[in-house]
Amino acid sequence: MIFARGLRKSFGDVDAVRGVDLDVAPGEVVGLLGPNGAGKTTTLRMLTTLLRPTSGTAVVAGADLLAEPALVRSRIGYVAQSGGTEPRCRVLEELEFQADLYRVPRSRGAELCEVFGLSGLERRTVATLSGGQRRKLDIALGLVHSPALLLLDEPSLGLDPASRDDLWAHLRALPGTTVVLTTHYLDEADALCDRVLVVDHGAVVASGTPASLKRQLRGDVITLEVSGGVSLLESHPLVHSVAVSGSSVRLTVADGSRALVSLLRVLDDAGFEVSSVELHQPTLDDVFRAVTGRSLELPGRVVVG
Ligand SMILES: Nc1ncnc2c1ncn2[C@@H]1O[C@H](COP(=O)(O)OP(=O)(O)OP(=O)(O)O)[C@@H](O)[C@H]1O
Repeated sequence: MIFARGLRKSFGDVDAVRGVDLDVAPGEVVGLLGPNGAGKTTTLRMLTTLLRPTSGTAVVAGADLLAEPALVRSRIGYVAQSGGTEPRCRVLEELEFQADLYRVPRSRGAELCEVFGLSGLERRTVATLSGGQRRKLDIALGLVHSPALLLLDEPSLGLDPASRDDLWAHLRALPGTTVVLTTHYLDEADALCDRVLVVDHGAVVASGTPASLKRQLRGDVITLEVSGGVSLLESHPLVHSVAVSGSSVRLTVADGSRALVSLLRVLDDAGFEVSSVELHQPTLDDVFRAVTGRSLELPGRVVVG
């Protein structure tokens, strides 16, 4: 569905995207995961023809991005971060207007209201919808012409947890739609994506299924609140890496429970006080830390080791 090679985009001296390769198979849900400014939106806007790449090539939904931009646009749906709804318009009117634009039957509007749980809200103006309802309308608008490929920029940005869960359930239920989405939410990538490309500073720094990315880390993660002893932890044979933030120390270790017992003993023997302990399986944030040295959840942490 997407075959992109060496996509680059520079804005003056800002290299927003530095040579991204992307392959997406029909039916896949692929996520571009990265912090603000990583180049996710720019990548998506290039794939939608809204931005011309500085260099690189791509075939999107069977059409050449540079030679056949109109054909690409007719075959994709794009939902921008800010959406594209008119606050004074009514829900069903918006959908029917979009149907007219794409010359599909107006009944598609009511059908999509049903699919996205917007039934009963057809006569409401967009301005009166909740954030979650508006986002579902944004996405329904992107699907009016039944595109082969749906590109979503930060689908659940700013939504409360219940609205996000509801939106995710609707996205997961879309049958057979190929989706490329951007997100800086780890749980969103984990919940929705078959495959994740971790993007940082305009480049893909890791990719794979959420499970395989987490498996690559080998072992477990231990978080300790401790009064000191970081150098002891760094030199411990079962410890792969150590990240320190104030009194909180996060370790990736070979064998969680064995390492934990041994580490607590080492710290105790040296007189350091441990006030809290947490042992867990690696998350996508741990993957992000391992490849970039920073956290997506708590930017600014430093990783040592
Ligand atoms: N039109 C533009 N002119 C100049 N610089 C731009 C422009 N658009 C994006 N950039 C820069 O390119 C880089 C990548 O931005 P982009 O919006 O693609 O990141 P992102 O990963 O989508 O982040 P966010 O989640 O905050 O949107 C940033 O440094 C941004 O400031």
